[in-house]
Amino acid sequence: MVPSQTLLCAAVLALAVLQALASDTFIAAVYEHAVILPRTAHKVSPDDALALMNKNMDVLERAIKEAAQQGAHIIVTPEDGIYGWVFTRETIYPYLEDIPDPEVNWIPCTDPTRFGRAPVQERLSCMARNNSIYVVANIGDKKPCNSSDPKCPSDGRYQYNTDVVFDSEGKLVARYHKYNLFRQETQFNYPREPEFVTFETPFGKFGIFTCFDILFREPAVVLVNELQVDTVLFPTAWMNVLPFLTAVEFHSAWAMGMGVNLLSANTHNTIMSMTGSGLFTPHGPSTYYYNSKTKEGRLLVAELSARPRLSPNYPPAVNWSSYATSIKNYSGENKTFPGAVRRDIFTFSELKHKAGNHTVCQKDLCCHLTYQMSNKSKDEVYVLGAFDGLHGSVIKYHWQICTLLKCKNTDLSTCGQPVETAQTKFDMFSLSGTFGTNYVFPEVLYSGVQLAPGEFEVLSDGRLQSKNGTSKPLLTVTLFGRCYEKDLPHPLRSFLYPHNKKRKQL
Ligand SMILES: CC(C)(CO)[C@@H](O)C(=O)NCCC(=O)NCCS
Repeated sequence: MVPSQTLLCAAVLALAVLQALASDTFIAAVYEHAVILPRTAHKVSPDDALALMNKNMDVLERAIKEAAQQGAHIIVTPEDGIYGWVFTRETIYPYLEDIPDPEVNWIPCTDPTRFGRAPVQERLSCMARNNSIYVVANIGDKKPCNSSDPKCPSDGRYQYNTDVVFDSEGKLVARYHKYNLFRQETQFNYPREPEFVTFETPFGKFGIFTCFDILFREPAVVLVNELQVDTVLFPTAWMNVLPFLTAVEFHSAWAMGMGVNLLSANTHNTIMSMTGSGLFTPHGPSTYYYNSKTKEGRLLVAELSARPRLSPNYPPAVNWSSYATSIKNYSGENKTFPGAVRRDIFTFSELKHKAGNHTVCQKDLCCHLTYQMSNKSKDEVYVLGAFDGLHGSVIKYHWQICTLLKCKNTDLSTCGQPVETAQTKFDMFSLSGTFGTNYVFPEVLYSGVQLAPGEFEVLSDGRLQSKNGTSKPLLTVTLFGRCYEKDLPHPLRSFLYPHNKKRKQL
């Protein structure tokens, strides 16, 4: 090589190195795992339990190696991804390990017996260490207790649904006990207090929570607003529910509404309607996966900003009710009618024309819509809907929702039922509402349960609007608001731990 060429090479290299340092990004991976379930509902031996967990970890190991080869710094695997979810307290026991507090500074891979038998933690730690990648997994923690603790369960132990994080040297750096258990998780105990688990890395500050946690204030909102994490790690076993709570739809909206990255790894089980994972950013999905047809898992890898909160003008200070409270209600020759979205009774108004302005109200919430359809088909009916009230049968939590959605068929009584396909594209939509909360999650879902990256925006006055029309037919456009301070106390939790009633207002 002649000297000038050498110089040029050096300059190009130096530039590349500088760029890598300055760009402040990292490579993240999530693996949607089709978990291999136990073959029996009976209690098995610890060896049989480990054999099943090893089968699942064989699959996870291939994904971890592949992610590391693609340069990933961190990989998230799903909730219940190592043993499934069909258990009682008794039958899950052989799958559990005592997981120590990370402050003990433990690398299970190099010191596997320091805290007793821990083959799962050892293997996860080695996968992280051998591939130089952070590994996030969900396993079960057991903590023995006795009658000196009046809350100790009669079988002498607490059992927790637990996320663990091993750093790229295999050290246990985070342990999180799921706070908002879902209905059938009777194999696990509620932790007494919510845990706010974070850790620092060269590529940002991380927080972690699990599945159903995402719908509540503690710990999810506290991690973002008070502890200021950049990226949330989110193992989940999410059962898709249209029109508002399909995994990729709600999880991408939460990342946008909260202004953080969300690394969401869902379990893949089409019989249970579990599919939909993604790398979600404040600006929309970087990459995502939804497939209700195959039985296969899927690895997703993408480069993300390490400090998304600091990127130019983001998160924008959105006042979610500013526009909606500044205008008059669009005049009402439009009839409204009640309709059920599962058990919630919405107020709907049909969009009878190809274009127009509509307002519907329920209690304190008025929703305004301006829209133009590309074509008005006789076979499809769209409505604007409003809901302001408590949702849920056991746990009651407050929703405020403005939604434009497609009805299942032309019979208005089907509005709010799940629909997966549509034919109508929109040239424009603009949706806003008089929300009484700052926690509003903007959702846009297209035909085939597809997201709309880059095709819509939220203005600082709270309008959710299309940029250049929709590239695919529309299922729903929704502003999903949560009024955490109006949630009722958790019935089970305040029964088990009565002091929690008092600490509701944090
Ligand atoms: C979407 C939602 C909330 C509607 O009620 C519900 O379908 C859902 O997936 N909830 C979270 C599930 C969960 O925590 N799974 C772990 C144990 S199986």
